Amino acid sequence: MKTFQEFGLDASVLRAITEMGFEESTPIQEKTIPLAMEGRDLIGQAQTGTGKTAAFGIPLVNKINVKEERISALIMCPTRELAIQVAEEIEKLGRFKGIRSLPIYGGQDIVKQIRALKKKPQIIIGTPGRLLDHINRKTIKLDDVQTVILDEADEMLDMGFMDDIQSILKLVPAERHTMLFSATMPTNIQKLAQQFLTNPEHVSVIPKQVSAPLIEQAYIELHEKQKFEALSRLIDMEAPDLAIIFGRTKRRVDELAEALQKRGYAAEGLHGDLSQNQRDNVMRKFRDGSIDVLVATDVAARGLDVSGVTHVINFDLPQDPESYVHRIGRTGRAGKEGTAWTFVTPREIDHLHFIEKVTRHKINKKPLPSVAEAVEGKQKMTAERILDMLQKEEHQEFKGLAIQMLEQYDSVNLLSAAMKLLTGDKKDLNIELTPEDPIRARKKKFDVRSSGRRVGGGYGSGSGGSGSGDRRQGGGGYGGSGAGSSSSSNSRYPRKDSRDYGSNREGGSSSSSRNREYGSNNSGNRDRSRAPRKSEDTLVNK
Ligand SMILES: Nc1ncnc2c1ncn2[C@@H]1O[C@H](COP(=O)(O)OP(=O)(O)OP(=O)(O)O)[C@@H](O)[C@H]1O
Ligand SMILES: [Mg+2]
Repeated sequence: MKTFQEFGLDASVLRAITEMGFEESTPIQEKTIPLAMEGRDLIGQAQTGTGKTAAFGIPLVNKINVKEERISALIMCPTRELAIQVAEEIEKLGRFKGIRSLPIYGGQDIVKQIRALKKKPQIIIGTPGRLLDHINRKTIKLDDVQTVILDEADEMLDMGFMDDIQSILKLVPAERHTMLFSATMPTNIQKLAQQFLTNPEHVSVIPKQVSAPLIEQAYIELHEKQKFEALSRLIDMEAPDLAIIFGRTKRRVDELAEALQKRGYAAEGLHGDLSQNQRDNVMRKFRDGSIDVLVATDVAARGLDVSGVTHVINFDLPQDPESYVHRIGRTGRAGKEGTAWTFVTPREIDHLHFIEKVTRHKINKKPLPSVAEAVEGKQKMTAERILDMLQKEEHQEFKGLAIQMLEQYDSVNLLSAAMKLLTGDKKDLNIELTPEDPIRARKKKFDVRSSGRRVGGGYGSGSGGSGSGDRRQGGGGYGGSGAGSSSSSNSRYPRKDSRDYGSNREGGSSSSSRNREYGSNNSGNRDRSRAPRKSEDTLVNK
C-alpha cells in the first residue's frame, strides 16, 4: 500500500492524516485519491469500514482554497448521524489547512445553522431535506460549488431522495467534480450516474465478497418468542465491548431497549422518531462507552463508525442483502475483527439463504446459547472486571477490610461471594415483545444467476462495473446507451421496507415546514406502500 506522502498532498493535509494515526492508505484510498486529484468523476465502491470517507475527504480538503468565502464543496449523506460523523472527519482532515466545514441536517435549530453559515464555510456536509430547506431560504447558495460527493448514494435513492438530489444538483454548476461512494452499488445508481456524473471511473475494490472480511457471521434459528431470551444469553455469553442490535421497526427498538434496561443492560434505542437531542445523546453515550448496547433501526446501518463495536446482532432479519451488508459492517472496521449474529425464524430461512447467495458469504448456523454458556460468559466477565480493577489499582481503600475478612474466612469462598455479588442475579422478568412479521424471501426480484456481479453488478471484482441483474428495474450496466428517462417517477426507487420506513413525524422544529414544502410533490398517483420517503429522518416504522 502507498504511504500518504506518495500522493503529493499539501503538507498541512499530510500532517492531519498523520495526527489521525493513518500510516498507509487503504485500497480504495490508493485507487481514488490520485483520480480525484486529477478531477475525475468517479463511483467508489469498497467494503464497509475501509476508509471511503477519507478516500473522498483527503483529495477534497487538499483541493479547497481556504481563502474562498463561498461554499465550494457539498457532501450529501442519508442520515443525520452520518452527516455529523463525516463532518467531523472532514474537520480533522482540514484542521491544519484552516478549512471551514459545517454539517447541516434536520432536527437542528435552523437559526443556529444560519448563524454558522455566516462564517462562510467552504464545505457543507448535509442531509438532502435540510439542504433544500436552506436553498429555498437562500441561506445556502450553490453557485460556486465545484465538488459534490454523495456518500451512501444508493441508500439516498432507496430513501426516496432522488427528487431532492436532482433539485439540489440542478443548482450546482454543471462543470463540477462529482463522486459517489458506497459499499453496495445496485444498478439503479447508473441512472444517477448517467445524469450527474461525467464519464465516471468506476473504482471497485470489492473482492469476492462484499461483506467485510474480518466479520465472523453466524445465525441462530429460533421462534419469534424465543428471541429476547436468546439475545440476553447471547450478550452474556459473548460479553461484547460495544454491540449494535438492529430491530426492524421503531416500536421494536423502543421495546427492546426498554426490555434490555429492565434486565440490567446499559442499552438505549436510536431511531428517527426521537428528537435530535435524544439522538445526539444516545450516540454520545455509545461513543464514550457509557452505554454498551445500541438498539437501532436501519437509521444506524449506514456509514456509522464507532470504534470498539465488537458485535452486531440482527434481532430481526434485514429486508435485503444490502441492508445486511451495511448493518454487519458496523463491526470489523479499520482492520479490526468483529462478530455478526442474525436471528432467523423458520419462515425466514429462505431469505437468509438468499442473503448468503447474494453476498457470497456463508453464514454459519449456531445453536441457541444455553443457560450454562450465558452463565459462564457472565462469570468470565466478572473475573475480567476484577483483574481490570487490580491493574488500575483503584481498590486500595478496601485493602484493610479485606485483610480483616481474610483472617476469618477462606479466600476462595470470599472471592466467590464477591464475584457473585458483582455478577448480580439475572432479573427473571417476564418480557413480552410485540411480534414482528417474518421477512419473506423475494422471488425473481433479484436475479442472482444471470450476473456474475450480484445485486445489480456491484459485488464483482475489478473495475468497469457493468452488470445485469438489477433487482429494481432490470437493466444494463454502466456505459449503456443512456436509456433511463430522467422524468420517470420515484417509484422506480421504492423504499426498502415499508415496515421500517413509515411516515416521519419527528420532533425537530423545522421539519414540519419542510414536510409541507416537500412532502407533496409527485405523491398524488403513487402507490402509497411504495412511496419513497421524503426526508432523511424517516428510517422508522409506521
Ligand atoms: N488509511 C487509514 N489507516 C487507518 N485507519 C483508517 C484509514 N482510513 C480510514 N481509517 C479509519 O477507518 C475507519 C473506517 O473508515 P470509514 O468510516 O471511512 O469507512 P467506510 O469505508 O466509509 O465504511 P462504510 O461503508 O461503513 O461507510 C475510520 O475509523 C477511519 O478513521
Ligand atoms: Mg462510509
